[in-house]
Parts: sequence; structure tokens; C-alpha cells
Amino acid sequence: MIEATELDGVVIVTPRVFADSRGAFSETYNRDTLAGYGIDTAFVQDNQSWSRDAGTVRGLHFQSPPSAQAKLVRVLAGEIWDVAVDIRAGSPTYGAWVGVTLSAANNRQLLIPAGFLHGFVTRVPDCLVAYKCSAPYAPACEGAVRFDDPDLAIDWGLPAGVAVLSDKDAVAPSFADLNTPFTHEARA
Ligand SMILES: Cc1cn([C@H]2C[C@H](O)[C@@H](COP(=O)(O)OP(=O)(O)O[C@H]3O[C@@H](C)C(=O)[C@@H](O)[C@H]3O)O2)c(=O)[nH]c1=O
Repeated sequence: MIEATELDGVVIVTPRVFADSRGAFSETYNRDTLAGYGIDTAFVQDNQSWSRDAGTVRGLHFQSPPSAQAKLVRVLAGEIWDVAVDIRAGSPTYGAWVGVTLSAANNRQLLIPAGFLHGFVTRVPDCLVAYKCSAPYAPACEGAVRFDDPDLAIDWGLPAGVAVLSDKDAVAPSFADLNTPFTHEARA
């Protein structure tokens, strides 16, 4: 099942789960199924991160062209609040964000196209997050915006000052200083 969000191109993918007496089975990624919904993203890298503590924030991150990444994010253990922010210049929703709860229990995945910031907060300890990327890791193309930027005003569900951050994310620049490399292509 595919559900739209408030942001054009960001969609929630919920694979069908076949439960039986042993447990359950699901196709976590099927290129042809997504193509049936007009999503023809070619993925080239699979990532996994484990976060020990609840309240760990990873993000907000992007890679610039020519290494811009679409991501298909899911949770293998635990629960996160996964966030995408539109940074396509000229987009009617530039600077707007959407957040979706992804958990091992709800089987939901978030598809985030290139042109968006991505980040998440862990809501419980020991979160295992897996995501497919449409371009390889390219450190020279990495960009970030601080997760608690006042202009974005993302509701992370965290008391101020309690996020567990990487050293890099703790000094990420503000949204106002972002020189976005992305433009919005109007759809026909
Ligand atoms: C992202 C990435 C990191 N690394 C290395 C670099 C570094 O030494 C270590 C940890 O990297 P980071 O601190 O950037 O990891 P992290 O903060 O988890 O970064 C990730 O955050 C989420 C929200 C995303 O959307 C991802 O694209 C990615 O940016 O792993 C790779 O080797 N390949 C990769 O693809």
C-alpha cells in the first residue's frame, strides 16, 4: 500500500504482511511493485544504523548532486519519528516538513526523494534502522541542517536540550544559511 503525505513525492510504503502459525513474511522491497505506483528509483546502497539511546537524533542530512540520494527507510527494531524536509527551491512547500512513525511493529517505510533533508529521532532504546539509497555515500557531497532549527520548527517530541547527537550534527548550520542545490520541477 502506498500513501501520500503532505509533501509531494514523500510517500509511506506499507508492504503486505503474510502472517501464519510460524510468524510472518513480507516483501520489504520490490522494484516492480513500486514501479506500479510510478516510483522507478534505482537503489544502489543499503545502510543500517543502531542507536543505543531513546532521544538519539540523526540528521538533518542530504547529499548534493551528482550524488543526491533518494532513501527508503524502515525500522527493524524499535520505533522512530522519521522526518523529511522539502529543500527544493521554488517548491510551494519549501521548508515544510513531514514526520511519520516507523516501527518494527507497524512495518511502515518512508520514501524520501532527492531534494529533501532527512533525519529521525529514536523513541525507544536500541533502534535498528535500515534504508536503501539511490546514490553511493559521497562525503564531499554531504550537507546538513541543524535538527532544531527555529525556522523549520520540527516537533521532535523531545524536551529542549536532551537530544543525543553526533559531534557533526551538534554544529550543523542553520536552515537560513542553506544554499540549496535542488530545484523544484513542476509536474505535468
Ligand atoms: C552515511 C554513511 C556514513 N558512513 C560512515 C561515516 C562515519 O564514519 C560513520 C557515521 O556516519 P554519520 O555520522 O554520517 O551517520 P548518520 O548520522 O547515521 O548519517 C545518516 O543519517 C541519516 C539521517 C541519513 O539520512 C543518512 O543518509 C546518513 O546521513 O559512517 C559511511 O561509511 N557510509 C555512509 O553511507
